[in-house]
Amino acid sequence: MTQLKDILYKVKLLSVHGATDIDINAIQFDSRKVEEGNIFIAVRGTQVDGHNFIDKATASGAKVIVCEDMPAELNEGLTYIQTDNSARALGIMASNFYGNPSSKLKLVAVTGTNGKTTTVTLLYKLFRELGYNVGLLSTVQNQINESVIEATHTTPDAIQLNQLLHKMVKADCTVVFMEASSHAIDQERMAGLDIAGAVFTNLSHDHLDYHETFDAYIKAKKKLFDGLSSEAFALVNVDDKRGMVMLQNCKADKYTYSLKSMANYKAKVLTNSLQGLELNIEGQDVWFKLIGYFNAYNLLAAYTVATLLEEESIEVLTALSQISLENGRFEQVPNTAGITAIVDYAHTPDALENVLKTIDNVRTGNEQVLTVVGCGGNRDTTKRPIMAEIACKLSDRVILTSDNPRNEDPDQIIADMEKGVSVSQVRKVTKLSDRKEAIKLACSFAQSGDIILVAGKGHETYQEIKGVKHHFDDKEVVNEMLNLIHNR
Ligand SMILES: CC(=O)N[C@H]1[C@@H](OP(=O)(O)OP(=O)(O)OC[C@H]2O[C@@H](n3ccc(=O)[nH]c3=O)[C@H](O)[C@@H]2O)O[C@H](CO)[C@@H](O)[C@@H]1O[C@H](C)C(=O)N[C@@H](C)C(=O)N[C@H](CCC(=O)O)C(=O)O
Ligand SMILES: Nc1ncnc2c1ncn2[C@@H]1O[C@H](COP(=O)(O)OP(=O)(O)OP(=O)(O)O)[C@@H](O)[C@H]1O
Ligand SMILES: N[C@H](CCC[C@H](N)C(=O)O)C(=O)O
Ligand SMILES: [Mg+2]
Repeated sequence: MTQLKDILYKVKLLSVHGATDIDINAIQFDSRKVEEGNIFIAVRGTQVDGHNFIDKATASGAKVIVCEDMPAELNEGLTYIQTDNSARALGIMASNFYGNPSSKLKLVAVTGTNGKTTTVTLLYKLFRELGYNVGLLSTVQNQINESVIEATHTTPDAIQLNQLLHKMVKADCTVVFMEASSHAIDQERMAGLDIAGAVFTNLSHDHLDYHETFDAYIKAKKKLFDGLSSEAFALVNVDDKRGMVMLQNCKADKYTYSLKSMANYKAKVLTNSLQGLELNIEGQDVWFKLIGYFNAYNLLAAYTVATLLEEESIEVLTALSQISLENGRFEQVPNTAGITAIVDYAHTPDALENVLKTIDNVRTGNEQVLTVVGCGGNRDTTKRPIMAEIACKLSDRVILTSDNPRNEDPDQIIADMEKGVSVSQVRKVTKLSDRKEAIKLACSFAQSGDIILVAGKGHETYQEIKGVKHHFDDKEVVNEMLNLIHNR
């Protein structure tokens, strides 16, 4: 039990009706989860307004209502708190309720369009290797040391987030690496957290369905840096033109990293092949198991964070060089057919271009590159033609297929993608909405030496169609189809 007045610490209070020296057993922002004695926080969402559910929450036993607009009639015996931003209040209250777990460990948040999962996972593995108890909050999964907790979002909601951080404190974790999605920052899921350091990887086209303008998307990312304290560090990739923007008005200690320009931390790519990356980092030549130019950025970011957390450079490089990530990011599916089959989570134009350019850099030119790609339904529609255009520009054959259609018609999504295919490229393209059939077709087109890229779903083990998640695993299907076709 915690007292309401303690939970309200640092929340901006516009007005208070009722007692605040009362015990609280839980915080809820979903009326459907409210039980006797809970606080209900009414948040304005993208679909509905939580204020519409205040009566329902009260009927389910809520003792305290936190809202932006006071209800016309107030119930006797209940406490009503009016605040200017309920979502922000939710973050701060969740943090207070769980004893401000983020202040009891070092929490490093990574934001940017691409590379968040890779960077935090590298950091998680690196710090495990260095002997620490470590927490991880990522798109693929959450982890408290070796125990895995399923992730439903890239960044959990404020309550789950603080609940997980609290568990991490109890497991003696001293460092936690988390992804900060632009949705989470915009929705204040991270309000009230004590962040030891924030990293900006890059910014490119994505999520314009949600943020509407690129400017709003940049501002969402920048908000993470604007909120850092003077004790924190801010680390940005200055090869991205928005890198320096993140540091404007930022109170934290500022650091930069780069592969191409002047920066506090620099690396140079010496070798980039399907066997790995050789980088020169601060005068040391080191081989890494990760593949692709873009991974040089993720490795450098992880190295720099570790250095800023005062780890020994040599130990960090030695441990990082041993790490491989089997998480659907440029992951090769082993086979005996002599085909290089790559599964990658590239689901944005920039990521797709990076992956295909990486393939372009390591290929000999005598083989075919076959790309299977789709775009998610109920997500940014403007990226669809761009992704098809990139796939065609950098592949010899392209099969346009479904990703997670969600509630959209898969053929309509493919038709949107097709608008990016120029007349001269049409001959390369096949449309096949059944993703399994599309992968099968790519495997049957492929000869020994060829390269297949299956993009968009990476680690996902489902395909979401009309609200139902059906089991689907790109790696599994590629493996099955290569065996079926080439081991006959
Ligand atoms: C678009 C979006 O981000 N939506 C998130 C948001 O929900 P919302 O604003 O749509 O909520 P809403 O349905 O309008 O409801 C408003 C309020 O009324 C409440 N309510 C609603 C109904 C009811 O009966 N009673 C009730 O109290 C709701 O609990 C909520 O508090 O807040 C919810 C709670 O935190 C999230 O679960 C939900 O994520 C949805 C499921 C989602 O798909 N989000 C994706 C887009 C997302 O967040 N992705 C990013 C990663 C993106 C990336 O970088 O790739 C992520 O961090 O995962
Ligand atoms: N530093 C990078 N720069 C550009 N592209 C990258 C970078 N790192 C990874 N990618 C590409 O982006 C894809 C997604 O990588 P990752 O999962 O690490 O990003 P993310 O930021 O976590 O994405 P999400 O928004 O889905 O959480 C990878 O499969 C790869 O194709
Ligand atoms: N976190 C991202 C993942 C997209 C992955 C892709 N497979 C899709 O379904 O569009 C999102 O929710 O937009
Ligand atoms: Mg991620």
